[in-house]
Amino acid sequence: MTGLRYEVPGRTLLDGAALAVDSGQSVAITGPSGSGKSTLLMCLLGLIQPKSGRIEIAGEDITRMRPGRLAKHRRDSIGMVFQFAELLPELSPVENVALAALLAGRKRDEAFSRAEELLEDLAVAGARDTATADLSGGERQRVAVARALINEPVLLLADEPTGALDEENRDSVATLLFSLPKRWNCGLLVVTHDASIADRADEHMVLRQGAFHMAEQAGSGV
Ligand SMILES: Nc1ncnc2c1ncn2[C@@H]1O[C@H](COP(=O)(O)OP(=O)(O)OP(=O)(O)O)[C@@H](O)[C@H]1O
Repeated sequence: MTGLRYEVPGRTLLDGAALAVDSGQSVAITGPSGSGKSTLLMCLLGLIQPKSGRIEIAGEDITRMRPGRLAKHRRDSIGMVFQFAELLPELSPVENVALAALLAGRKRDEAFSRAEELLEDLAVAGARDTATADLSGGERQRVAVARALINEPVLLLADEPTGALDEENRDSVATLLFSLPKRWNCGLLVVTHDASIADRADEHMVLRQGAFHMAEQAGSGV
């Protein structure tokens, strides 16, 4: 993204912000509460439109796209992991993951077999016959990661992905997340309040006064 500008009444939240996330690379963003991190994610998802600037995802500027094309581009190019997984609790993990592929237009057999493979790879037990609601918090985040990966996105976005987890699960989910860019040749952008998680990224940037600054040391971003 370059020259990103976003205003709310009385305040400029993004003031010419620029950032690149290459394939195979992870970038973490921290910043004070209210600095605009969620707003930035919403711009990247195309849910709100910046006043000016470019957001190039998979080589295309999404700020100029029509809604239908944008929705398809988002499904094909972006995977998203939320703080609370946001899965359908009564479905099995396989069904949750396959659903994302079905919505992207894949055939049923392919969607389900791919979902099963991914969940096995991410060590989620009982993927076929357990309700997702019955999984632990860490397992649910692994399912959310599988769902984000199933359409082979070029960009993975994660919003406080470890914020709802205990220490042990926090560490294992962070290890999983930061292994993804190299394994899947995608970019990973993580928004977090946790500087120890952010410091594990290839680059740790702090959003302050509408622009990105390199974090100087552990803890400097919070
Ligand atoms: N549409 C809007 N109208 C008015 N104010 C808004 C609007 N959208 C966002 N804001 C304000 O902009 C600021 C930035 O919000 P945002 O949620 O992006 O911050 P954040 O960095 O994600 O904060 P936190 O770390 O607390 O989650 C907040 O003060 C919010 O109230």
